[in-house]
Amino acid sequence: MSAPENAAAPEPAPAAAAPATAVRVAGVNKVFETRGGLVHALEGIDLEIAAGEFVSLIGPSGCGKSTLMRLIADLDAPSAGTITVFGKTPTQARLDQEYGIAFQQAGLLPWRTVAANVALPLELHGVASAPRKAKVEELLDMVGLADFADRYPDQLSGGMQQRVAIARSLAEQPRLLLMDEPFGALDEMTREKMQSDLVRISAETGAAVVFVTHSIPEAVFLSDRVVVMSPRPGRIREIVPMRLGASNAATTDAAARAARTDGLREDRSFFEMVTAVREALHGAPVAAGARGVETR
Ligand SMILES: Nc1ncnc2c1ncn2[C@@H]1O[C@H](COP(=O)(O)OP(=O)(O)OP(=O)(O)O)[C@@H](O)[C@H]1O
Repeated sequence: MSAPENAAAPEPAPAAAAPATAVRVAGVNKVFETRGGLVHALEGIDLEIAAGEFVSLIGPSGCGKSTLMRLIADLDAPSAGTITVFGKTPTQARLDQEYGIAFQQAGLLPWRTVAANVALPLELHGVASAPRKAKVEELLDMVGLADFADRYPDQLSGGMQQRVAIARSLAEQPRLLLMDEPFGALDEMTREKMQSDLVRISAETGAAVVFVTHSIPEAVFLSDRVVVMSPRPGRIREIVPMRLGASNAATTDAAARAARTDGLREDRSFFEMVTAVREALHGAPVAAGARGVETR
């Protein structure tokens, strides 16, 4: 970070309070120009994701989930509207390493060991060897792969590879994780294990998560809120707050979310939430009072 140009005051400015909003999407449209004509991928998207909040995007294939994710990640630009990440433009947020990315393909480098893959972002940003090693150890411990540091990606199962990718996305302690179907290629048992791990990890790190999935139970288990999108042009159809567990209260803080255990998958509230999201997806009316479905 460079020093301010007229640095008259010797004292550094006090750190600004952490913004309460991780992602703000306002009036976003995205139109692709293709040889076949214009493709209206997203239209009128307004969405605010609080710091530390876990939000899933769900909707039919082609409704623009990945496009929205790519806009937040500064991999593409909106045709209209604005996006901020912790109050910054997506480009600035990317430069400041405000977010980590984990997509469906784990995207590990096959010639690097597990530890070296996790270390890569730290290496690229010039973190010295000793703190880098310590951080990699801590991350591998967090994802349960401490004993696999010296293995190579092709010696690991798909679930383990995904955990390496998650560890890598957390390397720079981002306040935001962008995850596009990270568990899409996993078998059901591994997937449920990874979901439980992610609930724990997101609570431990306090990171906000934007998570794209096709699985309603996965979205319900993980999220504070589920954003249900409609087919092209992709719009937000409903935002369903998750009310899970005995109290049936909306769980909006990470600590409450961390209390989610596998038993919850058998809970009545879980099935109610699955039904609420399913009805929102299919456009059927939901008994709003009973399920607390936010409608947009
Ligand atoms: N680079 C691009 N050029 C042209 N059209 C694109 C491009 N990227 C996405 N699209 C189109 O925009 C629409 C939204 O695509 P997107 O991949 O965001 O949907 P999705 O909801 O993530 O789909 P899926 O669930 O199948 O992954 C689709 O019609 C897609 O064909």
